[in-house]
Amino acid sequence: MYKAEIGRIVSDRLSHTANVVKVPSPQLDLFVARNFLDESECAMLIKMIDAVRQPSGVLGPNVDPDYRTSESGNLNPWDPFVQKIERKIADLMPIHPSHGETIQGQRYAVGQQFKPHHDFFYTDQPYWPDQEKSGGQRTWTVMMFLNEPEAGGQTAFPEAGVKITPKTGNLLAWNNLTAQGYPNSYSLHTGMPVEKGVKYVITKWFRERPWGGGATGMM
Ligand SMILES: O=C(O)CCC(=O)C(=O)O
Ligand SMILES: [Fe+2]
Repeated sequence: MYKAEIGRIVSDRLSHTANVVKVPSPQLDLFVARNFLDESECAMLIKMIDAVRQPSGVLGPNVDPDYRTSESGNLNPWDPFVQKIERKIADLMPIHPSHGETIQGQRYAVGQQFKPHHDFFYTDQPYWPDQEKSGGQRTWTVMMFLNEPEAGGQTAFPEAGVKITPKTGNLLAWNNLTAQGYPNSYSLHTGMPVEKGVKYVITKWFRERPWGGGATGMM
């Protein structure tokens, strides 16, 4: 019930928020909030990512060494600047902040990518019982572009037929679930390889229930 409701509540709110546009796609609820972060916030976040980044992890077995080649790291949730960013996200998203995982930063150098994946959890995987206990399914994802690579690095939703070019300060928000609250296969997305320059983003994943602080920073 909640998973369907939260989809509606967030979509309604974002549809009526200034500077937020819905990306036309019949099968996916995807929004762009323009200039959500300002230049100095982006610059500060990039510095913070550089201080914590390590080769990215994935949740569950993945045999493809090229699957997620970026570097990533969690931002310190006790840092006052990170808390300010958290409050901005909380003002935009009508989901209680307790449902949000720790903000994760990611950096992609030339050739690095995050191959097509879903952010929702596969409930037939060995990791699921732990995730179920620590907040359950992922609902919405918010992702912010902190800079603009000179080429490549788009966030694409191949099933939904949408490709978004990184724009400094823009936020993407999408529902990983259907209107009925089930995993939405159309939410499949990929961080395309950076071809020139470097790409920095931060991501926050929301859970159906308060997040229990279990496995974080993993996909
Ligand atoms: O970097 C991107 O464009 C995609 C990142 C992503 O899929 C995620 O953080 O879940
Ligand atoms: Fe993702």
